[in-house]
Amino acid sequence: MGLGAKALGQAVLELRDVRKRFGDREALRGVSVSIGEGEFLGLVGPNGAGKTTLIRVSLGLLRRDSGDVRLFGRDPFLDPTARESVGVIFERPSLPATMPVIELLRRAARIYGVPESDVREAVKLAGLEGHESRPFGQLSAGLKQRAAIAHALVASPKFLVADEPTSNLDPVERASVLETLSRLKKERGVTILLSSHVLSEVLRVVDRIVVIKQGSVVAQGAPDEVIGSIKVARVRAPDPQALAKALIGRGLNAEAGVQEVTVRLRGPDDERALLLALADAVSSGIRYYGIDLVEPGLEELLREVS
Ligand SMILES: Nc1ncnc2c1ncn2[C@@H]1O[C@H](COP(=O)(O)OP(=O)(O)OP(=O)(O)O)[C@@H](O)[C@H]1O
Repeated sequence: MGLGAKALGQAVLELRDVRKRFGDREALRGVSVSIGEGEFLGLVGPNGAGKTTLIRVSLGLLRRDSGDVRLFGRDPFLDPTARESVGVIFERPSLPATMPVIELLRRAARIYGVPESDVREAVKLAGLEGHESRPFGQLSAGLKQRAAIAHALVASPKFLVADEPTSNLDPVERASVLETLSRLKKERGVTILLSSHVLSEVLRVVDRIVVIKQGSVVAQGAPDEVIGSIKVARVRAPDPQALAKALIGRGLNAEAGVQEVTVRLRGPDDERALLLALADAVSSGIRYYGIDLVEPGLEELLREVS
């Protein structure tokens, strides 16, 4: 066992055939993933897919059953110094609630022996200006997450691991946290691993995406490669059940929602078939308001790749 140094290349993190079991539950079933220097990788999967387990094993916080893990070329479980250049952001950041953010950051700066100018830089990069003097506990969930990012940044990490950092946030806050991560990659060249169960938000910011389901990688590649061939149409209709039935009757893969019918299009033939089926539906009295072509969600992607 063991990875030769030659095989590692410039990977910041490399997992090969990693397995992890909790009792009779296999959380990771032979996962191989690598992240190159400066890369922004999205790890996407539904709840319970194994994202957190993969992250904990990658950081050496959890012992794998088999397979190889190298973080900056070292086994993080045997050699915790491999984590020295890694910043970690969790779903619910926990920092002392009563301490003003700026004091938290200064305290971290003293620990890491970095100058005050780095604290100001971290505040700026995390978009925290104007909120620095507020106690951490009084910040909104989104600002708390950005304070956690600033806190991690004070140590100048080369690799930032963010485990579902947006899952607790509203859409505006989600966008601002993702924007912050994106800026870190572009302006600082930080390598980033972002896990999420929301495919659409990850697609917008990452270079590459790894899709995980029940402990196995089911797809990986650039966002376009992974979702390129999957098209989804949402047809808004007053009676989605009736419309879905008519479309299914024409061989389409349609599913009724509350206000719309979701149709998975498997190619240009399906697109033509949808338009013809809608025309037929209208002539038999089933109405629709409009069609939107949308990005596939995680569910649609998983149906396609598993
Ligand atoms: N300490 C543990 N003991 C027992 N089972 C565990 C433990 N940690 C995780 N599991 C199980 O392993 C599987 C993967 O869990 P994991 O937390 O890695 O998934 P996840 O993709 O991060 O999910 P979520 O989005 O819900 O956090 C799940 O079935 C979970 O119940």
